[in-house]
Amino acid sequence: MRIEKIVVRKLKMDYRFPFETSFARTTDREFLIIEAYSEGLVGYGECVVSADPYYSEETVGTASHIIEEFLVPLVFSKDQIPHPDDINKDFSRIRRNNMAKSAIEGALWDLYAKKKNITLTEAVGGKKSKIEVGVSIGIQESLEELFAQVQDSLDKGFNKIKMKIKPGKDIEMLRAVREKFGDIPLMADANSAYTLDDIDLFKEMDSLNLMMIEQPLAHDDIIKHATLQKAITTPICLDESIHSLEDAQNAIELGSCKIINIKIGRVGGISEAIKIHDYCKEKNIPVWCGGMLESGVGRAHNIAITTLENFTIPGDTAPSSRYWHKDIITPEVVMDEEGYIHVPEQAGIGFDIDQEALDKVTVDIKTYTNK
Ligand SMILES: O=C(O)CCC(=O)c1ccccc1C(=O)O
Ligand SMILES: [Mg+2]
Repeated sequence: MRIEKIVVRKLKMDYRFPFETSFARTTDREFLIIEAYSEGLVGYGECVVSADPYYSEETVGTASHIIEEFLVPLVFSKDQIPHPDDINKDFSRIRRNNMAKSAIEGALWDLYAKKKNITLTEAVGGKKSKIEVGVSIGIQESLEELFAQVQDSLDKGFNKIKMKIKPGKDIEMLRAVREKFGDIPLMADANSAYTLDDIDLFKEMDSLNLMMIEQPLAHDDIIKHATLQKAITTPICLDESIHSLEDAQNAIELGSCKIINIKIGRVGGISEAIKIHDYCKEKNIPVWCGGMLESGVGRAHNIAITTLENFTIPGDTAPSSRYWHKDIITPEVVMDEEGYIHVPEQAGIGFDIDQEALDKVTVDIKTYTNK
């Protein structure tokens, strides 16, 4: 395919509820939506950055810069892009900036699937017709609010409950939830809020029978996670530390984790996500799809990769209504009472863009034309 035009939209959308992690509390999200045009078709990608560099070093500003100055010119320099994997190779010359790369690559994956008139699920080689869904619950002010959130999530049918934790709001809250709700599929996500000095706390958590603990130590560490994993029985799942297949290989070789959270944006796109999935499958390391509080566009990409067979643990791919008053796709992503999302059957990402809803939340548009 030859890309004729790329449109970069900056969006601002309010969450239905504030979302608190160990690194920030957010009430809205600024991010980018990419449109890639070729022969009358449009492919959509989402750049899962935030306004601030707290989860990763990338922001709306850095991603816009990298896209405008480097990625768009690179895409336009290609007369033909036979497959999205090819652009992944071309982008590898540019170091890091994975969320920026992934946004463009994702739009090309959608376009590629639409050109072949197949679903994105088929394009990535996925087989499932429905995927199991979990929920990520932010840090709550009180136990009562936390209990209410957990109860509501169980009532809705979510198949995994992930609780965000931070120092001072961790073991007691986890224990209280375990005692009140019994044997539910429960895990914790620390977003790098701890160090090896907290090793006794994690040993104590072993008694809670958590499915896993996500990213307990530094965002750029895999060595100390190996030390911690040797000292505890609860599986460690890495999120922030994994940016590539090579990171996944190193972490698994070192014994730094027993599970990996794959986020398309964090690893630089769907092509890299598939490579990590395949390697983990070979090594018997289960994976699941993480979330970045995406709009429907990013959510649709997440649904597609979750259909790959080694995504055996429910992902953070909750339905649109968990996050938004009104999503930018139609229909919105919905979940059934058993906590499954049914994989769409329409070509590409499988959802239409709700143009009116998209325009309403667009705060800036830049158009690049391939001359
Ligand atoms: O519901 C979601 O999209 C997942 C929410 C979540 O846990 C998260 C949201 C923003 C940044 C990092 C994380 C994380 O997985 O660590
Ligand atoms: Mg996480």
